Amino acid sequence: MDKPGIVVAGASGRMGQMLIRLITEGDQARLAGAVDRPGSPWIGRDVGEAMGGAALGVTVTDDPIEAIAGAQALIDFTTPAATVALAELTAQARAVHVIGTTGLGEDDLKKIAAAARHAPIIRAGNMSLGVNLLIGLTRKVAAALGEDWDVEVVEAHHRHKVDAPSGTALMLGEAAAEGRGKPLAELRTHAREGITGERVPGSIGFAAIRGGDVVGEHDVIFAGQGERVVLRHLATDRAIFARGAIRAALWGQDKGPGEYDMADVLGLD
Ligand SMILES: NC(=O)C1=CN([C@@H]2O[C@H](COP(=O)(O)OP(=O)(O)OC[C@H]3O[C@@H](n4cnc5c(N)ncnc54)[C@H](O)[C@@H]3O)[C@@H](O)[C@H]2O)C=CC1
Ligand SMILES: O=C(O)C1=N[C@H](C(=O)O)C[C@H](O)C1
Repeated sequence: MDKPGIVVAGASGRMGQMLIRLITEGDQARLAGAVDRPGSPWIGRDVGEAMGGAALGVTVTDDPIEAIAGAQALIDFTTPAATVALAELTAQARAVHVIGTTGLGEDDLKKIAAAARHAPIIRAGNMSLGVNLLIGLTRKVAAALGEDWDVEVVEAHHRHKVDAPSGTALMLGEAAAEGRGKPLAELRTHAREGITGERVPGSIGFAAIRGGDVVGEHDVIFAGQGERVVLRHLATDRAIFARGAIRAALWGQDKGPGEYDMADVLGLD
């Protein structure tokens, strides 16, 4: 049987280039297309040459419909607006849509849920094995330690990141809130400044650092009286996210319509 064909959306981006490299170097899938935003200088060029290497025989297009026709999956690390539009197209094509894009709002998530009625969508704010293990640990530690242990999620990323808190920080915060048996919306507190008053008991705080080329660092701090427990994940190579996304695209091949996450792909929980 032919290898599944994967289209990469956001081909010129940090994650897009990593995905193209890993798909073409590996033997589990074939690169079926490369999509970028209208106006990108990469449109019309061979994607391998645009990346500074040998030709790969795939021309970058700004027409996702053309790219998805004849492919089995689309991996998407782009922007919220692009992701919502792509979800409608993959649903029409009945192709697996792997979404790594973060910063999605409530309306975006509703549109993605509607698209998932027609085809499988696998979405995670972090596709790495390590972070997805840490999510389960965070849920357990939050449940085991009482509300007198304050929870703070601290994340650091490169200077180009446009959304905060990171998708990973939100997933970790949600896991801590689940451990406490409450929705995150009730508990979350964002960056503090000025006379904030004392910490609200039971709340979950978020803080974001941006600078340099940091790939992604996350700490979940449980601060008690006289002691702290810190759960930490350090990403040093974007390949961890790309490998997870490719694994998700392959896993989704025999799945029916619906919304899935990396815990489903990795068999965690
Ligand atoms: N879930 C995960 O494991 C990870 C998620 N991310 C998320 O992925 C997203 C992208 O991250 P980066 O690659 O660092 O950003 P980037 O800015 O380097 O790449 C984004 C790409 O999307 C393209 N794009 C924009 N609009 C488009 C459209 N309409 N159609 C097709 N392509 C379009 C841009 O031209 C660019 O090539 C961010 O939301 C980031 O937070 C990043 C790393 C891991
Ligand atoms: O923008 C990034 O780079 C990353 N984004 C994801 C997030 O928002 O958590 C995952 C990873 O931390 C890198």
